Amino acid sequence: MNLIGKNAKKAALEKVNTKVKNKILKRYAFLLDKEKNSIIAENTKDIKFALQKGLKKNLIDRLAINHKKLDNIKTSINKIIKLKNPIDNTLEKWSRPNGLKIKRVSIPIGVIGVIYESRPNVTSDVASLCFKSGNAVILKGGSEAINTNKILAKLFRKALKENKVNENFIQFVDSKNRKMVDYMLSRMKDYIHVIIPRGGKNLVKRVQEFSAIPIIGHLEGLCHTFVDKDAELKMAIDIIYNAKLRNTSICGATETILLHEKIVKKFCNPILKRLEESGCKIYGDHFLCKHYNGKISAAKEKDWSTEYLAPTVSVKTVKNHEEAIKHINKYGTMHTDSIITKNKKTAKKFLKNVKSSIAMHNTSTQFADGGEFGFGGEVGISTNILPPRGPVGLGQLISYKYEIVSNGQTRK
Ligand SMILES: NC(=O)C1=CN([C@@H]2O[C@H](COP(=O)(O)OP(=O)(O)OC[C@H]3O[C@@H](n4cnc5c(N)ncnc54)[C@H](OP(=O)(O)O)[C@@H]3O)[C@@H](O)[C@H]2O)C=CC1
Ligand SMILES: N[C@@H](CCC(=O)OP(=O)(O)O)C(=O)O
Repeated sequence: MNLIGKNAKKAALEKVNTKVKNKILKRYAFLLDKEKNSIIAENTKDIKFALQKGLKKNLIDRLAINHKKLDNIKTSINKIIKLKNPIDNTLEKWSRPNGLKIKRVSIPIGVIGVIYESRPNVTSDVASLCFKSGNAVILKGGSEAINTNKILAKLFRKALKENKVNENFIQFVDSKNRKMVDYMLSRMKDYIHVIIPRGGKNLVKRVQEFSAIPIIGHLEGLCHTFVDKDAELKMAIDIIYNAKLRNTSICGATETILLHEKIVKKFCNPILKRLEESGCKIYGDHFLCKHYNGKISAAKEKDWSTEYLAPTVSVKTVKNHEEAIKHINKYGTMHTDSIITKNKKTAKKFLKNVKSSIAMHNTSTQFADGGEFGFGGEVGISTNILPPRGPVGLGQLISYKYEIVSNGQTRK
């Protein structure tokens, strides 16, 4: 691990111009295509092992690589190629009355360590984004995806080597041992400038206990959709269906629906029926249990803080939008929360007062995604209070410095 750290630190000092970076990314996309059968063969090994281990279907889907997913990976790389270089840009500039000329200029962060779940496209997305933003990356993917991740990282390194650029811009921790994570967090602060943990409660706890390195948390998504008294019913039905069931295993899926008490009687049946008919299990408070005439179980306190990542939803009645905001700020994870209402004033209050990294009006929480934001791809969704927040793409993987030019000015 120390050697990986030293190698990454050395690579991060090297400057690669944008043209060469794009050439390498293009070559990487080419190699992914050329080696698609080998990638799929490695992925088959991972899937076989995951099936033996009894991994759930949605997690197997997340792990699986096929031709379509490889095409999506290449599309994402091509989008990243087209994005503007985020480094060495003047972010702000001004002059002081004493003649000092001050510029704020974007720079790479340095070495980024990313710990993430068993979704192989994260390996290629994160590697491409970190490299284009001038950072070296140490990748620690989920253990179930180890063979797929290994080949995806190896091909990136090949593209770097062929172009005579330090291969250690991209390094992969080839181990399933969780002690490697502890070591990264607690012993590698001399090499790693920031850790991005992308995962659930287990990882959060570990990171909070162990990390000696600053973190950009990409942690669990306990997302809410609040249906206000001034919502339009048809819009509410469609948005909630999408927010809950489009893809239930992603961090941007809605886990709790909040309903304004004035519309519960009229809205709860059409909204929840659509979910129930599509196989969604519903937990509701006593008010909903009374008014919903479909299948519903009584929600317990723990349901308000459960990220189901499955076709299951908790539903709560709230007195007004203030109570909805309070609930979200208590149980949410500063990921993504949405309000459905025609009332612009209420919407504005919601957008300003929820602590969420992404606050939404009249749309689905499933839009929490770097690609959907136009970032080409994403490392994930930052749930940090400090920036970057929300989708982390090229423009967020940077730091900055001030460059000051003077003509011999001294301070009085
Ligand atoms: N905000 C965001 O951008 C995203 C958040 N997520 C969140 O991730 C979760 C789902 O992913 P899931 O597979 O459960 O993620 P996990 O948290 O189980 O795993 C993610 C990574 O962390 C490692 N890890 C987990 N626990 C520990 C530990 N105690 N010690 C050392 N390493 C550990 C895993 O290693 P190992 O392989 O050994 O398990 C894996 O590499 C959900 O909560 C979801 O919301 C998912 C994607 C994006
Ligand atoms: N932001 C991405 C998904 C990120 C995510 O949650 O991934 P995962 O937990 O691995 O299914 C999207 O909306 O497609």
